[in-house]
Amino acid sequence: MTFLAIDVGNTRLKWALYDAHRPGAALLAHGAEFLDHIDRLAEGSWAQLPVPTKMLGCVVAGDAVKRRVQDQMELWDVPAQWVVSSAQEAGVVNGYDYPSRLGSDRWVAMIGARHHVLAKGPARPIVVVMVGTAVTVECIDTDGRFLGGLILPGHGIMLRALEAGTAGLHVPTGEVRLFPTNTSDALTSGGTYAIAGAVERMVQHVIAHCGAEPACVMTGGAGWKMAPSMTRPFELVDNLIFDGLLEIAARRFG
Ligand SMILES: Nc1ncnc2c1ncn2[C@@H]1O[C@H](COP(=O)(O)OP(=O)(O)O)[C@@H](O)[C@H]1O
Ligand SMILES: CC(C)(COP(=O)(O)O)[C@@H](O)C(=O)NCCC(=O)O
Ligand SMILES: [K+]
Repeated sequence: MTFLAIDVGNTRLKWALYDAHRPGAALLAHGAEFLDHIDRLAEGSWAQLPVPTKMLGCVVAGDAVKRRVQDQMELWDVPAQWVVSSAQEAGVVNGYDYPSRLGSDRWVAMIGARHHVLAKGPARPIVVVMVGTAVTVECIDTDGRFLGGLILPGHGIMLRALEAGTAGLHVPTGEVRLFPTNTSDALTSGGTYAIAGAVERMVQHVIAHCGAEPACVMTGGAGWKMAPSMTRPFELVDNLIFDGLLEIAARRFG
């Protein structure tokens, strides 16, 4: 019984092969490809993999990209199954106005985060930050209800927007500084603290609304860059989406 988990974001496809479709399954292999390179997966890193018996994924990069991934999966017989955000799944209740419009990566990461926190102790509110192409900042209350979340541009998009909208901001990446004294550092620090500040606001909203300190978890390809600049301790978990996919798969596939 092998299980392939796939997370297709707007920048990269991340995949992981496990020996079973349940939480705590052993990781057999994993990888990540920029979307430009996914058409070589079947002849590249997937060619020598043990054949997956089940697959579950989430994709927010659009239907054309989804089809390209499914083309690569023709290497095996396994049907492609993609999570669609729903009103409730795996112990999390979706408070979005239109639950199915919530990005499935956000939904799956929240399910992963909820079980990650429950595995460590009693239920408590959670702030889930995902730093990818975009940045999302979600709140789950003590009962496992997703109350709502923020969407911000990620670092790269912020910088490209500033470059495109101004004449004088074409500079290399800088360092995060408390008091930036050159353009590169000013841009890098501005983006980093924009994200950290938004997250801090969400944490304050959660404390005011739920009356308890939230568990703060962070994930996503650029999470490690943000972690040192947060105003509060954040636990960096690099596979929250895979954890969520394992939770969902265990319930769906039995
Ligand atoms: N080694 C890396 N490879 C690719 N992207 C990286 C890497 N380290 C950091 N990043 C950053 O992470 C972001 C992509 O993260 P990822 O979680 O893959 O995004 P998405 O899920 O939106 O595709 C990019 O904006 C990039 O700047
Ligand atoms: C917010 C997102 C763009 C994040 O994408 P990512 O950074 O992971 O590539 C994605 O979750 C999405 O397209 N969501 C749909 C809209 C919503 O969640 O409200
Ligand atoms: K993502």
